[in-house]
Amino acid sequence: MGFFNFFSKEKKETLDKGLERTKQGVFSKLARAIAGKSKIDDEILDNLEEVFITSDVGVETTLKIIERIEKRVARDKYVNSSELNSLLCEEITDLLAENNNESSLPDFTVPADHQPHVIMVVGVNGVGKTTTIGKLASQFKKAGNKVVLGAADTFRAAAIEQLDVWGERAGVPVIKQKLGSDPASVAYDTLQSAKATGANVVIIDTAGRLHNKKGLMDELTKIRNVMQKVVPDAPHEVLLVLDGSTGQNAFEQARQFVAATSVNELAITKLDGTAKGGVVIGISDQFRIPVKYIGLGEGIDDLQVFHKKEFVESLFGNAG
Ligand SMILES: Nc1nc2c(ncn2[C@@H]2O[C@H](COP(=O)(O)OP(=O)(O)OP(=O)(O)O)[C@@H](O)[C@H]2O)c(=O)[nH]1
Repeated sequence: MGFFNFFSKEKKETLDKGLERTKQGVFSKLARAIAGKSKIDDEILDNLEEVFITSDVGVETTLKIIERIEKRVARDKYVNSSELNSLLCEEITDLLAENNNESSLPDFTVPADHQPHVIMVVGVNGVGKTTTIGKLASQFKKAGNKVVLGAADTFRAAAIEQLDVWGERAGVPVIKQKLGSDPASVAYDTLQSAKATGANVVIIDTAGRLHNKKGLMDELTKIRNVMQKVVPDAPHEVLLVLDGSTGQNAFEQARQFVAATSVNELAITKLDGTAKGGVVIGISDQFRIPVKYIGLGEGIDDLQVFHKKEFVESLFGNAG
């Protein structure tokens, strides 16, 4: 955790509450798998493997975790369950650290030389994209930034309306055009508006149609190219939003978007309503893309910057 990213008691409570179902539903299996065991043997390793695979961590990542444990602890060595729990905590945190270098900037701040800092948000409909943009807008604003949103999902009227509602809620302007207009043109207008008004954070919503990969790729490429006419190094972040409650489906969506555009960070939403929170570990590891945000509820403050250590500790009941 960066020096400035003090993890407050409130944030910890939101995290613990949001991850409760994952913890109860699935990670409690872990407690059962290791309860009463006193050494690392084949049986316990098989049990652990099953627990992680059924927790939506994914097969490949599960095997990596098991391998790490095997390397750390000599076979048949005496280990009590709390030691094993701490070991898992450490190894999973280390695994996440391979892809999640946390920023040294305080949460919801952006580099001062990005004028403005541009975040392009991608993801299929229904995953919580608009909600995530609204939450981001609110928290960036609260952190002292001047924010503007761009409604470049011009394909559906509801998308523009919803973004408007969230813009109002967050108290930030939304740049939009009429339904069916060119998304790249909306993105261009949004960046121009940010420059004219001195906004330093721009968040662009995009359409999430996956039925046609080439169409999606072309649209996102066009938006990028047009934005670069206003801000040459835009977008600074391409944030893919995934619905954590869809488990393995989220892996598939990530695969498709990564093939269509250069995604450089992930937001995993709806972790509060699901026992499938293990996807955060698996997706981060499989795609080697950092998880930047996690969604823990429908409220405007229920989005957190992902801090790996706190996340793992919350899942394993502070055993680290
Ligand atoms: N429980 C919970 N619900 C969430 C979270 N994020 C989003 N939602 C809900 O998920 C639903 C879909 O969210 P939207 O933001 O409308 O999804 P979208 O991807 O923008 O979808 P479209 O607007 O249809 O493109 C809404 O009912 C949100 O309240 C979360 O972290 N937790």
